[in-house]
Parts: sequence; structure tokens; C-alpha cells
Amino acid sequence: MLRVVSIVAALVILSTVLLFPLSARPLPVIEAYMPMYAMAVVLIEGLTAYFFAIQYRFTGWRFMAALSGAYGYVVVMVIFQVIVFPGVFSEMGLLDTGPQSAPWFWVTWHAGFPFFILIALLFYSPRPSPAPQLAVGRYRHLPGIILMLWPVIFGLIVALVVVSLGHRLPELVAGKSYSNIADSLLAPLVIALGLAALAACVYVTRMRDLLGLWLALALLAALGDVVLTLAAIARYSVGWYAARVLSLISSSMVLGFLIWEISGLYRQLLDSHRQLEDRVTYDGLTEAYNRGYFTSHLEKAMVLARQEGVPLSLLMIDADHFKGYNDHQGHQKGDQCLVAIVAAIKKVLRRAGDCVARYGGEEFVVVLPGANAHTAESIATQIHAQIALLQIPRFDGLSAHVTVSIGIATYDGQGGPMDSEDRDRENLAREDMDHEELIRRADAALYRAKHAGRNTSVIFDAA
Ligand SMILES: Nc1nc2c(ncn2[C@@H]2O[C@H](COP(=O)(O)OP(=O)(O)OP(=O)(O)O)[C@@H](O)[C@H]2O)c(=O)[nH]1
Repeated sequence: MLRVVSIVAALVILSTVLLFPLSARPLPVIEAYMPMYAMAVVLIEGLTAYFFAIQYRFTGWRFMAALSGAYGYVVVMVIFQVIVFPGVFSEMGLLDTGPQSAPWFWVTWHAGFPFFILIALLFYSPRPSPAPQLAVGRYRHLPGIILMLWPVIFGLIVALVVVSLGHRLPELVAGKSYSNIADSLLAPLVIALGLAALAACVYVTRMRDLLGLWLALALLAALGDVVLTLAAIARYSVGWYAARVLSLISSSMVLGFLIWEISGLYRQLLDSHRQLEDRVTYDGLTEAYNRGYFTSHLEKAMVLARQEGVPLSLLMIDADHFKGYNDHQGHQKGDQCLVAIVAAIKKVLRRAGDCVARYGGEEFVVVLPGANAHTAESIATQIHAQIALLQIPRFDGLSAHVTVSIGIATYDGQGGPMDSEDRDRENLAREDMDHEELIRRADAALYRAKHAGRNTSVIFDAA
């Protein structure tokens, strides 16, 4: 970022120096240039003021409020300058203020902006992060609102004075030349304010903050704008056109930075949203779904199964003698074993709605929408086979390799359970089964699988 700023700063200085001797050379009059330029400045500075106000709103950083005020002031000045500028809305400009009002608005704009930046720098403090320290109390935003509004109100008063003095304003423009500005004390005043604001910005922010860096660059471009305008002596000359371009660069600088910053915040927001979503969806160790996700998924899957009248099976899978494995191999190996078990289960699950979740410590659940007890049993058998293929040794004498036990329960999609063998018994037991009941049944089947000697699957049987 420092390199980009340095390159732009070098270009601003170089173009100012190179164009300075050519400034007074006249160029063709393009009357549309002024309104287009003014519209762009109003839009850019208005957006900048808005973004600073928003930043103040969310961070409570008064520097932001004061900067918003400085840019708001410029908007007021530019609007009035373009209204009274000859040849934009009418031959002599609107409001019948005479030919002196436009250059006076230029002076008040270019003196006022660095002045308000100087004021804003009085409120500079390192950026509050990460949590904004907002003052509490009913009127906590009052100082910030005052900082934002007073430059705008001041600008309106200045505009009122300039408009009402109109023809009585001291002469700054004579014919096509506005050399009176350059010859009067106004020129050194405007340049001195610009230099002071630039120096203060560098000194106060120490360029630690990217905003300070871009603000300094904007002030440098604004200074180039002032120097070339003063050297141009007349409108529609090389210096005059070039100064307007520098003025646009100065305006865009900070807005560009703010947009870049906001895009970054948007990306961060999406990333943290994704992370949060992952946290509430996945188990951190095995990357299987977590219990919370499983419960809501099962609930929805059962509603869908009921609506479509199709079965749904649930497998509850538990690693056998896992305490013994942990005790012999250590907790880390135990973790790796759980990860391997999930990977093995995933290999068996091929249908879109199938999912594996970690139900608790070494216990996993598999939801199989559309699977009846027979299909579920076949999937359980495949899981046993995949886990056998892992060949994870135990060395505790209980068994050669890690195995799992599986309990199977099936919901028939008709509002009742479907038992393994006896359909009459199933019909007797028909009831409105919810997901908790299905889990309870899978758990009961798992219990029986454990008692049947482990490394086996059992289908729930109400008997
Ligand atoms: N390494 C590791 N171990 C875990 C994790 N979660 C639970 N365990 C362990 O898993 C073991 C479960 O033990 P038990 O509930 O007694 O069951 P078991 O030894 O597997 O016996 P059976 O289930 O009856 O075959 C405990 O020792 C837990 O510490 C985990 O995330 N990582």
C-alpha cells in the first residue's frame, strides 16, 4: 500500500511541477467540463462524508465525525460554486450574484477544507479496535454530531454571506483573469492552510494508519490543485484544467481507500460468517456434522420422509472398547482413530441426503433418508467392512483391530416404526414417532449390539 501511495504522490508532484510553467496557456473552452467536474466532486465528497459518518456511527471515533464534517463542507461549497458559476445554469450564473461569487467560493472551499482537516486532526487517536469504545449516556453522540454538522452549517453561512454580498464582493476576477487571487493575501493563506494540513496530517497520524496515508495524499493533490489554479490565472487554461483533474484525484483518494476498506470488511464478515456456520454445523475434530446439526437435520428429514411416505433409517455407531484403546494408545491416537472411523463411514455413504454426525465422544450417527431396515443393515455391514479395512491395531488383547457396534432403527414414513421381522407387531406399535424416539430406538439397538459381543449390527426390535 505504501508503494501505491508513494507512486501516486510522485505522479501528483511531477505533474504539478511539469505543468506549472504551462499553466497560463489557454485551451479551448469546454463549458460542459465545469458542471461535470462539479457533479463528480459533489458525488465523491458526499459519499466520503457519508462513509465517515457511518464509520463514526459504528466506532464512536470522533476523528471520523470531524472528517465527515470537512467533506460535508466541501459539498456545500462546490454546490454553491457551480450554481453561481457563469455558463453552467445560465450565462451569468444563477442567484444574480455577479462574477465575483464563483472565485470567492473557490477560495472559501480551498481554505476551508484544510482548515477543517486541521480541526479533525485535533480529534485523531489511534483507530479504536477491535471493539469500539462507545461512550455511554443519552447524549453520547452529541459531540460527534456537532463535529459533523458544524462545518456544514458554517459552509451554509459562508454561502449566505457570499450570495448576499454578491456584486459588493471584493474583486477577484477581472475579465477572464483571476490574477487578483494570486496577487492578494488569499493565495498565501490558502497555500499555507494546505501545507499546514498536510504537515499536521503527516505529523499527527505518523502515517501509522492507512487512512492517514491516503488523507495526506489527498491533501497533497489538493495542494497541487491550488498551485496550478493560481498559476493558471484564467479559466479554461492548461493549469485550470489540470488543477480540476488533481482536485478529482484528491477527492477520489480517500473515497477509494474507504471503499477498499469496506470491501475488506465485507470479505471478513463473509469469512467469519462462514466460520461461525462451520462451528455450528461441523465437529471440530472429525469434520463430521455435529450433534446440533444432526438433530435439526434428522427432524427435517423425518418430516420429509413422512410427506413423501418413504422410510428413513438411523444408524448409531459406537467404537468398541474405546476407553481401552485410549488407555493403551494415548488420547492423540484415539483422536486419529475417530477421524479414520468417520472417513471410513463417509466412504460408504453415497446418496445425497445421507450424512454422518458425531453424536458424542466415540459415538456417531448416520441418517439414511429413503433407506428401509434392509438397506440400512446392508450399509451397516459395509461400514463394518470399511472399518476392518483400516486395520487399526489395538494391542490390548480385547481384539486385534478397532471395531464398531451399530444400532439400526427405521422410520417407515407412515407415522410408525418398521421393526425388523414382525410386520404385525410393527402395526401394533404404530404411533406418531418423532426424531427423539428414533434416536432412542437406535440407541437401544446399539446397546444390544454391544451385549451381543460387539463388532456387529442390531436392528431395533420392540420386543
Ligand atoms: N481420543 C478420544 N477419546 C474420546 C473422545 N471422546 C470420547 N473418548 C473416549 O472414549 C471412551 C469411551 O469409553 P466408554 O464410554 O467407557 O466405552 P468404551 O470403552 O468404548 O466401551 P464400549 O462402548 O462398551 O465398547 C472414553 O475413554 C472417552 O474418554 C475423543 O474425542 N477423543
